[in-house]
Amino acid sequence: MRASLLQIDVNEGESIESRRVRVASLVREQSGSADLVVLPELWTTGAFAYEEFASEAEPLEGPTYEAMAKAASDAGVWLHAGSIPERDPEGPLYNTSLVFSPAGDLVAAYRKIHRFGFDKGEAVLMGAGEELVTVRLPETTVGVATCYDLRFPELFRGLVDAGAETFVVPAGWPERRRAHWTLLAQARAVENQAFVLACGTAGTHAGVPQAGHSIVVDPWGEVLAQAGAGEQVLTVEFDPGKPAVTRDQFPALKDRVLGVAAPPRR
Ligand SMILES: O=C(O)CCC(=O)C(=O)O
Repeated sequence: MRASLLQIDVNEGESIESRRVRVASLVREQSGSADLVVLPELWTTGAFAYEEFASEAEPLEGPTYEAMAKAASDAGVWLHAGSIPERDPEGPLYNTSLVFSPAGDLVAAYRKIHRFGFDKGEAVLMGAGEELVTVRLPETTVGVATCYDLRFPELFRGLVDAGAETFVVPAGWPERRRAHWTLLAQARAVENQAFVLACGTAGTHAGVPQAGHSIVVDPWGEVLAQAGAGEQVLTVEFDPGKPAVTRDQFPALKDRVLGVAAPPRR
């Protein structure tokens, strides 16, 4: 199976409409060289462009949905189109990832569960998702997570319990914590014996330099490929049967002990 991670440069020098057209064309260019294409988190506005979230939020089936559904079907690829600031007509904004089939049908939407920013930014401007999401592709079951979710191992264990063998993680991770990005991607892969395909943004937006360094890690924790800092298409071939083989040969997941009582808090 081949995947292309499109590490998009997000900066204020390019309008959202131009970026949408450019990204759709980059997706089309992957036709024939990738089965699965992955985009970053909030690549229209940028993950730290808090002031843009409300004005640029879209309904689920808005302009980014339309452009990405068409790009997926034109290219004939599975497309994890990263995330959009979604405006729910009856609720708050959400940081929502969209996954399309090669026919251009929406097969999953995931609202980010862990919002970043503590008491500001996304954490106060957006609502929290409440549901884990997996998608069955012909060769693997994908579990989806977004950026800050990478710090919460219980979310990934929940996805494993739901059958995930490959995690796809769009992000807008800042350069300042790049070491955590690589370390956490490897940790989530090793502890769950799963592939991690984590796609970040490049460039600087809202004054926050982005880490880039999108990464693909195999179920043994080996880094199969890693991008540099700038805009880049990272294409990697991987064996979707490897999680099952790894789980069979080194069956640590079977040794989980659930429900251990905690001692009283001191
Ligand atoms: O956890 C981090 O260090 C970065 C998270 C983040 O930037 C995000 O979720 O948008």
